[in-house]
Amino acid sequence: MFFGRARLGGRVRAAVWTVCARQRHHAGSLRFASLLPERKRRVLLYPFSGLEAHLSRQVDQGGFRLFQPSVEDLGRAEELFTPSDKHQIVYSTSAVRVEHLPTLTQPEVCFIGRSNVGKSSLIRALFSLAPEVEVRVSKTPGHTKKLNFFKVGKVFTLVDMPGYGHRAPEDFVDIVEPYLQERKNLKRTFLLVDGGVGLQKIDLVAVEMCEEFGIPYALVVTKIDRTQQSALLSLLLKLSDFIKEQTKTCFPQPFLISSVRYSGVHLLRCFIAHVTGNLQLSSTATHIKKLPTETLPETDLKPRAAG
Ligand SMILES: Nc1nc2c(ncn2[C@@H]2O[C@H](COP(=O)(O)OP(=O)(O)OP(=O)(O)O)[C@@H](O)[C@H]2O)c(=O)[nH]1
Ligand SMILES: [Mg+2]
Repeated sequence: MFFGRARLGGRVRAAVWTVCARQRHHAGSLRFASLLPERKRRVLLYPFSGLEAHLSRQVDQGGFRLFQPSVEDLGRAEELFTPSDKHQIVYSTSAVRVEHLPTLTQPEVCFIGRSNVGKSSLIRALFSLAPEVEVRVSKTPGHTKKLNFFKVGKVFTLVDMPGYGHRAPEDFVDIVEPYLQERKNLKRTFLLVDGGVGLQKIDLVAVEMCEEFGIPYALVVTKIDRTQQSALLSLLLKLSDFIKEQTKTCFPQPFLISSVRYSGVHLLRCFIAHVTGNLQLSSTATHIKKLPTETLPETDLKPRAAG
């Protein structure tokens, strides 16, 4: 049916691959977003805006817009996620034991969560502008077995982690706990929660661990393309209350993500660029009130003009 794949000449095949790679590249870019109608674009870039109309006015919505950079800021962050000869985005190394952890000085962020929650898919979506970087994802839980380090030029590193829970690697605790507790250049941990099921008991163990270590972390709700808006809204409200009442070092605003549709991916790129000290925001709505100052990069502390 596919005009006999075996009969495609090498050149034709190469052209097809290039077009496919470009399309993937395109779908996660701001340029692609700019082609969408206004409302769709807004929801893609700022997923909370798709939910806010359903929220009662009595609910304080400020907490969901703490980090709401301008489109220009999103563009500046996108540049960091766009490879060039001088700014290469590459898989760097993997580690299964503490002694294999690479010594890197550039700021780092990592992604933790239950197996199958979508950690690798999220990293792949963040890197959609660098389609040659291979990040493996799978339907089978427990696919990622090592800590995988991806370098973004000389500016920061993203670390994909094995999942906890079902089919977690045996030595998970031996490497993940010391990594989170001792990694000096770790600027933020993203704890992913499946939008369809919300916080599970095992996620609470992970939250407790982050709190005990006093590390700055943020919750990311994944697979929002599969979750009904009403369910998503109620999860968001629950998470917001949970963060307020039960955490100290969690960023107050949960991020909403669909890695297949790229919703929220631009925003997360911008947050990563910001927390790793690579982007001074020109916009106004970023205040990080509740984290203890010692856990924050300097850029988070600078007061910004209201507007
Ligand atoms: N619909 C939808 N599916 C997703 C999304 N993110 C991930 N998935 C699917 O969820 C499954 C697991 O994704 P992975 O990214 O491999 O999950 P992981 O957290 O890295 O899993 P482990 O490496 O096993 O811990 C795959 O089938 C993905 O296609 C999303 O945003 N939307
Ligand atoms: Mg994985």
